[in-house]
Amino acid sequence: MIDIQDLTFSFKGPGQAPVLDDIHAQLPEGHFISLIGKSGSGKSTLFKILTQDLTPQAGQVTFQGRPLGAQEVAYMPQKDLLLPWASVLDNVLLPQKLNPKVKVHRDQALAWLDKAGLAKVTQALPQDLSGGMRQRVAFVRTLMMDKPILLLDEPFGTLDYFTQMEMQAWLLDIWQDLKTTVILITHNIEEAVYLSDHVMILHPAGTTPKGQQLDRVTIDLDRPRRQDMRYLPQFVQYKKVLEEAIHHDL
Ligand SMILES: Nc1ncnc2c1ncn2[C@@H]1O[C@H](COP(=O)(O)OP(=O)(O)OP(=O)(O)O)[C@@H](O)[C@H]1O
Repeated sequence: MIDIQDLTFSFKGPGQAPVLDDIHAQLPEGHFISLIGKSGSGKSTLFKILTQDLTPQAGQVTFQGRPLGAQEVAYMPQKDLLLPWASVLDNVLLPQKLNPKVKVHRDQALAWLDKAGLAKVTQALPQDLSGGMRQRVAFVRTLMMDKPILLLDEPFGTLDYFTQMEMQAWLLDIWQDLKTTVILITHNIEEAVYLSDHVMILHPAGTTPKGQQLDRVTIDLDRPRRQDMRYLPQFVQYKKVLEEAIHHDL
């Protein structure tokens, strides 16, 4: 379990109000969790605390009962940040080259690239790929870091609607085999419902008198998920509940 305990964070500077104000949540391991919330509510700040890029002024995050360490977290940013001069395969092997302790090797990389529909482009340069393909390469590279927790920061935000749907199905297909803990920041509520076991809603700090709320909605839809589930009354109801929760903060 990832246990977020009474976490408070403010950026330094005079008069800075807390971005995260005494938030707490328990995130079960091996689940797919989405994090949604109004722009500026602190989602990326929370990710930066999970990756240890920022240190909270109070509270802590534990994983399996011990303080969460950077070695347990792989982060995929919104921009793919692929090396333009390196082939797809070399980009994917980068975590292993940078850190010999990474135990995932070339054969596994090739297997994941194959599963990602990229077997024919392993020697191509990033500039020759579509946006969706580049994101898949970046995701496989994140998997190569071999961490129990994957943090995905709006990975499909810049893609068109149909490519997003394709990528969501693909992501679930890969995740079903791995069952690592995924936390995904998204602004796309339909994407959050389609992918997730739980959707966390981060309300902006200062909207309630006592602390900041990080609410959870559990998505009780069968797995494997199917595209036609998007039209189920239950699915539409989840979207409505989540949209209303965000509208409340606008
Ligand atoms: N380096 C910084 N210094 C000061 N304030 C910052 C800094 N980075 C972010 N903030 C502020 O902290 C608040 C939370 O930002 P954050 O990026 O975590 O929100 P978010 O929920 O991820 O937003 P979005 O959905 O727009 O990406 C915002 O008010 C933002 O302006």
